Amino acid sequence: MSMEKLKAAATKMLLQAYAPYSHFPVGAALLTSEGKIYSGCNIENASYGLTNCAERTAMFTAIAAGERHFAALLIINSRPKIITPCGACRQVLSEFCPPQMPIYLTTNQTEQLVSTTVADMLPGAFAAEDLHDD
Ligand SMILES: O=c1ccn([C@H]2C[C@H](O)[C@@H](CO)O2)c(=O)[nH]1
Ligand SMILES: [Zn+2]
Repeated sequence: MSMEKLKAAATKMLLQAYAPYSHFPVGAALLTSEGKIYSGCNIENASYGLTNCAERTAMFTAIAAGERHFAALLIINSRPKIITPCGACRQVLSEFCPPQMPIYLTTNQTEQLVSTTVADMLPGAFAAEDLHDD
């Protein structure tokens, strides 16, 4: 099942996370429409605001590899409580993913898995068509 493969790929990323400031590792795994998986971790910076979240790392890695069509995203953290993507990531995801694309949220402390969608995460997203009058 692709969900389990996504979880395994995202879980590996918890070990790659660079989170010396927050001590809050996050992993993400992005499934393309053709079944490939791109994963990412959070990458913090001494200038805290420059931090790149795990889901944006996964997305930008996939885009840089030439991918444009996505089917699912899974985000995992290593604390007991499930987290949701920050506002910046919601906007980035809405640029590239279909509105109804599933986003799975989980942690490596529980079997609990929450399922949401790109549109549910950011209703009324600013989008490319908003740049034009017609
Ligand atoms: O969905 C999220 C939420 C937070 N973080 C990271 C950013 C920062 O490194 C740490 C604490 O905010 O968690 C992610 O990577 N993804
Ligand atoms: Zn984010």
